[in-house]
Parts: sequence; C-alpha cells; structure tokens
Amino acid sequence: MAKNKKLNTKSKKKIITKPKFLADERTKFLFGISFSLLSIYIGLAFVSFFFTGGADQSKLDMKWLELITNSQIRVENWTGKTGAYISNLLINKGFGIASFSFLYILILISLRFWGIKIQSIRKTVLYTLIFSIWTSIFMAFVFIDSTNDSFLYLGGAHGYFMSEWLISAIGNIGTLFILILSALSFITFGFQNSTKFFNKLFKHKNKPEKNQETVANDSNLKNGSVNESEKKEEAEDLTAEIILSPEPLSNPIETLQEDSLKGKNTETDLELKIENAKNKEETVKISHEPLHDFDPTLDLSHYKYPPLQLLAEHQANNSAVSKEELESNKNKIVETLRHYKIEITQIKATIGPTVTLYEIVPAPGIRISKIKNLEDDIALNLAALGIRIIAPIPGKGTIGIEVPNRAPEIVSMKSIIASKIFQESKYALPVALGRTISNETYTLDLTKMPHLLVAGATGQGKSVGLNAIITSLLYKKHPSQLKFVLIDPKKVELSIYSTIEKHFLAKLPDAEEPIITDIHKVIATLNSLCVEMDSRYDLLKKAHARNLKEYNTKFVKRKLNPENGHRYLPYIVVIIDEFADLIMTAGKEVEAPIARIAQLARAIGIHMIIATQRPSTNIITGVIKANFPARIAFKVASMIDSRTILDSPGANQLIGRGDMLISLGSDLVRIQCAFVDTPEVEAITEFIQKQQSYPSALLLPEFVGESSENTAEVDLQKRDILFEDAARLVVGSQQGSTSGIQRRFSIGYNRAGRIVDQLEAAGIVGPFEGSKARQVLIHDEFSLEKLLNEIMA
Ligand SMILES: Nc1ncnc2c1ncn2[C@@H]1O[C@H](COP(=O)(O)OP(=O)(O)OP(=O)(O)O)[C@@H](O)[C@H]1O
Repeated sequence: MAKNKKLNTKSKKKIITKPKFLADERTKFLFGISFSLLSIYIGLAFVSFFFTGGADQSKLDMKWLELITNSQIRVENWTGKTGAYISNLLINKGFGIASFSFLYILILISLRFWGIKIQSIRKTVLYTLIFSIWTSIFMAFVFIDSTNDSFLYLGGAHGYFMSEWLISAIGNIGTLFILILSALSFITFGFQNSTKFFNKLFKHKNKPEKNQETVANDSNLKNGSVNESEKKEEAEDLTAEIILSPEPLSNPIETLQEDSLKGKNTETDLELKIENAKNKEETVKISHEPLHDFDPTLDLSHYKYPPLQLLAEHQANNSAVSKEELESNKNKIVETLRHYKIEITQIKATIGPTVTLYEIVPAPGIRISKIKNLEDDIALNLAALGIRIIAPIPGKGTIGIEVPNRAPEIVSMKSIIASKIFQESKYALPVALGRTISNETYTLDLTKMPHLLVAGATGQGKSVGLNAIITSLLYKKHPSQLKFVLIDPKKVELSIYSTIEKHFLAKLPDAEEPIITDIHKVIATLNSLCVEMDSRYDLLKKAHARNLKEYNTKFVKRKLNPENGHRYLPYIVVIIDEFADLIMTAGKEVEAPIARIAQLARAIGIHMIIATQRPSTNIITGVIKANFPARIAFKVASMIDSRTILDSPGANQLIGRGDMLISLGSDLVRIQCAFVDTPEVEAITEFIQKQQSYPSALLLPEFVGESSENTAEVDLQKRDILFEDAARLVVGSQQGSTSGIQRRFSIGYNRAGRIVDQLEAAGIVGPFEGSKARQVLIHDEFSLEKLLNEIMA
C-alpha cells in the first residue's frame, strides 16, 4: 500500500514538475543569460566576501536602502555594496559557507533555460535547504570558538543560534548524535542506492557488486538458490527502483506485477511473484495500475507535423457557376425531356466543384429506363461532355443528371486538409480525397478499405490523386506510426518522396534506393512484406490481439514485453504506381504476393494502393479485383475500361483533371480530387527531411529467393531454345543476372528466370545470392563449348 501511495505521489509530482512556462525561445534565452550572470555575480560576491568581508563589516550592518543610497560609503567587495550586502546576509547572518549551495540552484535554473536538465529543481531546492540547515549547524558546532577572532561565521547566525540551543539542551554529545542521525536519515531517504551501499559496506564486503539493472534477470532469482539475506537485499533494490526512478522502467511486466503485490510485504512472497511474472509475461490480462504509457513518438519527440502554409490555395478565377448557366442548363434538360414526352414535376440543382447535379422528379408513370437512355441526347443538347445520369439516385427516389460546370473549380489540398472533418477525424489512416458533388470534404479510412485500386487513362489525375493520399497521411501521422513502401517502375512519379526515406519509408536491408524501381527488388520487397505479414501475425497471436490496433494498444500500455520480440508496429502503406508494368514483366511473381498481402494484411496493418493507366482485364485480373473491393477510377477511354475497374460504366463519362468515381462495394460516389502540385509536395518533404530522423528507413525482413531450391527439379533435357545463347551471353559478359538475359533477348521475367535456373543446373552460374548477382562459374568460351557439347550429347 505504502509503495503504491508513493508511486501515486510520484506520478502526481511528475505532472506538476513539468510546467509549460516560457515556451518562447527568446524569453528562455534572455532568462538563461540573466540567471547565468546572476550566478556569476553572487559567486564572485561570496568569494570576495572571504577577503573583504572584514573590511566591509562595519558598513554592512546598515539597512540596505541606506547603504545603497549613500554614495559616500564605499566597500571593498568586488561586486560592490549589493554583493557585499547579499554575502553578509546569506553567509554571516544566514547559513555560513553552506550558502554556497544556493549558487547551485541558480546554476541549475540557468541551465534549465539553456535547455539542459540535470535534475529536478523542486527536489534540488528541498535538498539544498536541508543540506544548508544541517551544514550551518554542523559548522557552527565544530567551529564554535572561531567567531571570537574572525569576522566570518562559518555556520552563519542560524547555525550558531541552533547549535548553542542544542548544546544547552542535550549537551555536546547529544548534539553530535543528532547531527550524525540527521545526516544518515537524509542520505538514506534522499539517495536511492544508499541502503544498498550501506548493506554492502557493513554486511557483504566480499560479495561482488551486482548491477542493479540486472537484478530482476539474475538467474539466482529464478532457481531460488540464494540465501534469505540476498533475496531481501535484491527485493529492496527493486522496490527502491520502482518508487524513485522517474524514468519508465526497463521491464514493464515486472513492475506491473510489482504493483499487484499490494499489501504483501514478506520478501519471500515478493521474490516468488516476480519469478511468476517472468514465466507468465505473455498473459496479457494485467490490469493493474499502469506505468506511464509507452509513447512511440518519443523516438522523434521534436517531430513537427507539416504546417498548412506549405500548401497553396489554387484559387481558380471565375469558377463560380452563374445563375444564367444554371437556368440555361435547366431549360435544356426540361426541353429535351419534354421532346420525348417526359414530364417532370420538380427540378433541383446542387452545385459541385466540377459538376452540377440536377435532380429531377419525373411525373408518375414515367419509366426510369427511358430517361437513362437519353444520356446522349441530353449531352448533345447541352453541348457538354461528361454528362452522367444516375437513375435513380440510391436512397432518394429522384433521378440525377450530372452536368459539368463551364469553369470547373480546383479543389485545393489546402482547403481539404484544413477542413474540420479531416482535422477532427479519428481514423487510423485518414485519407482526404477531395470534395463530393455537394461540396462536402470526402475522407476515408484506409484501414477500412483495406486496399485501394486506382485506375485512369494517362493525364487524368492519377498521380495527383496518389500525391493527395500520401500528403493527407503525412499531415496526420508521425514517422513512428506509418511507413510507406513506394514502388515506381516508371521511376518518376514517386521519386519526390525519396528525401523522407529515414522518416517515413520502409525498404529491404540491401536496397540502395528508397523508391523501388527494379523488378527484382519489387518481387523481393513484396515477398519480404509477406514475411513481415507472417511475423506480425505471430506477434498478434502471442499477444491475443485481433488486429494491429489492439496489439499496439497493448504494447503502448506496456502489457507486451519487448524482450519477447514484441515491438510497436507501424502501419505500412504499399503504393505501386504503374502496376501494369509489373504485371507485364513479372506476371504471377508479383500477382501472387500482392494477392496474398491483399487477402491477409488487413488485420496486421499493411495496406496497398495500386495504380494503373491500363485498366484491362489482363492487368486487373480476377484475383486482383477480388481482393481490392475499394476502387477509384479517373477518366478512362472506354466503357469497357470503366466496367473493368468499377464493374459499371461511368468512368468513361468523367471530365478528367481529377474528376473521379470511387466505388466502395455497391456505392459509387463522384468526387473532385483535391489538387496538390509538385512544388507543394516538395515543400512538405523538405520540411520533414530537415527534421531529426531515424538512422535509416524501416528495414523490412530479408527475403531469400527460392529459385536455388528449384534447381533440383530443373530438367536439362527440356532446355529453353535460348539456353545456349544465354549461356554464351553470361560467360561472355561474366554476369549472371536474370534481368540482363531478359533485356538482351526481350523476354519476360519468368522465362529469363527459368533460363537462369537451367544455367545453374548446368553449372554455368552459381546459386541465387539475394540481392547480389549470381557468380559465373565458367570463365572462358572453350570450357563453355565443352560443357555445352556434353549437355547436348
Ligand atoms: N485534382 C485535380 N484538379 C485539377 N487539375 C488536376 C487534378 N488532377 C490532375 N489535374 C491536371 O491534370 C494534369 C495531369 O495529372 P496527373 O499527372 O495526375 O495525370 P496522370 O493520370 O498521373 O498521368 P500519367 O499517368 O501520365 O502520369 C495535372 O498536371 C493537372 O494539370
């Protein structure tokens, strides 16, 4: 109980001792200077007092004001009358030479203003006061006679008064005992290791010193072979650490268990409980008083989120839709419908950033399909592209006709990021996409998607869309909470993010480039993500957590022991720009890991966004579609493309420049994507890059390719027709890389890989060595020809 109480007061104290005063750097600087100069001034005054105090003494009995105002009076002290007065007040009239300890407080305060924290000021003031009182009495007691022949009172007036009073009350011996006892009490309670020190000094002089931090891990503690006094001593050490250490303890499990020992104070109990804690640390039901929560952001505690000013307004001129435009569109719609004998009872317009939605209520008895078929006629009459008819609008019972505005508005990323809905969103991975047709900010939680497929013909806003997604995540997430894996075979779009590698990116340990462009590296990275996925699943299982959020909550609450492999798991967002290029070169080799991650990674916080220009069925395969329920389509060339992405037409009728449809299961929402320009993204990455970072990108687990294991199955009788040529190429260039063969013969990655496997089986190249090129085992053409002849025979 007492222990707990202490812990409580401790944590309360900690809260109070962190005042948020003087946040302004300039004020801190000025205060820092002032206190430093004051410390030097008082220090000089004190030192000078020893030499000049005698000469000045007669003048120092005056009142301060009198002394200061009378310019006739001069003192010897180096710091003038004020310094002399203060020294006399504190040393002679106060605590004697113990007054020097007050200087320590001044130095500590000035250091604090300089940003250096040595120890708590509150604690130091208390200890200094106790120390000064004690020392002044002690000095006065020891040097009681020196007052007769010196101006200097080593114990100060306070010390002399107190020691004389004590001597008269309990005599010299009694006073000495009181002084010794009070000194010991101060040391015992004031310094956490003092009991240990005394015990060692008096009882166990021969026992080797034990490192305090390793006490809990000591194997003696486990096997119970220690004697009682050792146990007691170590239990005391542990207790002392729990009560006094203001820092988070290194092993949270033990401390939590320690909390649970309320009221049990026999040492044997304590030992046994701690031992149990070791065995049971995977049991995550601990619900005792928590330690301070683990804060993953503390690694980069000074990290500042990008400010809004880095984004631009992009205010388009004359973008407002005029009343005339609305009226004229309305009239044309009504006329066209009337022409086909379709009467409407009501029409309403909702002005969006790029399109205006005209909602009509047809007269009773009109068939909806009739209106739907008039799409082209209405478009013709309005002389506008990109008209889309939604018949009926789900959940509304009306028919919608979307008509593009003459001057579309640019939705700036700034307005979206600044929106209340985004700022206040509590999503785990908040993505701000743009504005809906009714001008509402559209945000989504990537963890709920859980993956996103983005398609659109070239130049329609796909890259801007990806940038908008990445930017919104950068505005909301700390580097400790989120890592991106950026795959960009085109090598242009995502390279802008390479500067924030050490803050926000994850890559293979041997990868030189932060943005993955090489097909081999892509395959290795995707497979490595599968390994990471499996290891995360294991961790979640061990922790009895259902998903990453639950797992991280447990970790933050210090219910999972890092010594057992537990770690804070950041979200990983994998972005693949130009997915088509990957599928075309590596086919199944990329499709398989992507499908695997897509199927399983939701719970463990790996989310994928794949983008493609070519939304054809050989790229967006059934496997990919089945695993990517959330899809975004920018304008595409044909209705077939639209169907491939969204399973419905519509994307072919979009007007481009960020006009998009998002499909989440059954819903189809039209959105004007937020616009973020390259200079803005550069400003954001530069802002992040300038800040303190991790030493490297997050390193994904190493992935060792499987190809070497397959060589046993390679049948050299069924050689590829390019086998011989490839063998000559490899020996001629002395380079055994799959990509070299792929390029030279313009063949797919799979086929090149198979040829390399055959070359390995024939003994021409060595086994797969991860990122390094394979070794070439045949060094000259003569040996090669000999070998080839043997194989052909
Ligand atoms: N949300 C938007 N708002 C306004 N204009 C946009 C928007 N998105 C794109 N644009 C305009 O369209 C141009 C092309 O966009 P973007 O580079 O994103 O196309 P893309 O689909 O990625 O093309 P590619 O596939 O060839 O890289 C931009 O330079 C910009 O002028």
